[in-house]
Amino acid sequence: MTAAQLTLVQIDNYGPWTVTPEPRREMDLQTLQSRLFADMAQYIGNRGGYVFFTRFDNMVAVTNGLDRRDHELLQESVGNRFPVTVSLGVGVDGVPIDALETATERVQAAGSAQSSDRSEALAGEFRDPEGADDGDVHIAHFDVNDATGKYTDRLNEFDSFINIEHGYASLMKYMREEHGALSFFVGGDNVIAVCPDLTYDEYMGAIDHVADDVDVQLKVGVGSGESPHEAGYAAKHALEDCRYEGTLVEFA
Ligand SMILES: Nc1nc2c(ncn2[C@@H]2O[C@H](COP(=O)(O)OP(=O)(O)OP(=O)(O)O)[C@@H](O)[C@H]2O)c(=O)[nH]1
Repeated sequence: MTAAQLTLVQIDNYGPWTVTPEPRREMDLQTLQSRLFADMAQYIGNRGGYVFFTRFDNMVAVTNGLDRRDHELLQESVGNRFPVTVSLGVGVDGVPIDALETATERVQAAGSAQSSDRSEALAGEFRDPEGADDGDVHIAHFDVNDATGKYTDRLNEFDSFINIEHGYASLMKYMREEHGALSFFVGGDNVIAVCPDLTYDEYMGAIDHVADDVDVQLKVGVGSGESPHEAGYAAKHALEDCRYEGTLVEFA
């Protein structure tokens, strides 16, 4: 049985903190948020996981391979080095959105995002690597065809950004609604999705939908592995196969 372990990372009581005792300089907040994300990426990435910045005050991580102790240490390390703390909720399911839903409910049950009573909550179940749910996690790496030729070398950065964001918005919604998959923009023209076990036709369906919906042409490499890193790395190789073969969907 394949299962993704999803962790919701939520900064504790961040809204009030950003305006106490008065509104803080925006670029200081941006610096804090991007440094916190960078540290998450390093900590979780070094253990084979993936993390996505989503809204920065909330981040979503794929943490297959990280146990409760790893999560506790992450909280301790953030609390020691940043002026904010983080709460973590963890859920496990073959359908990523269901794992995230469970993870989220656990954080919400510990208190509001804007409650000074909630600090460093850690709630959840962890995948048992020896147990029945020790299957692979599936990662799909989507990329816009010839983004450089169509956008980057022709349009100003803002109009390029609008085109890429349209493709992202259309894809993320389709993958979430049709398959319970979670797709995240990761920079450039790239979107990484954590997915259930999907077929070639289902990936082709997503690509066709985005092309029809917003006229953005995608291709995708799909990988599976014990850890998000292994799955995602295989997906990158599959994407290279798309480039080499001129195809739109390749499995590693
Ligand atoms: N996060 C991330 N960004 C990447 C990756 N590969 C490329 N990019 C970004 O995507 C941008 C466009 O690169 P490509 O996708 O290779 O270029 P392209 O013009 O779309 O060409 P083709 O994909 O070959 O059609 C680069 O400037 C990078 O910002 C990757 O593996 N991860």
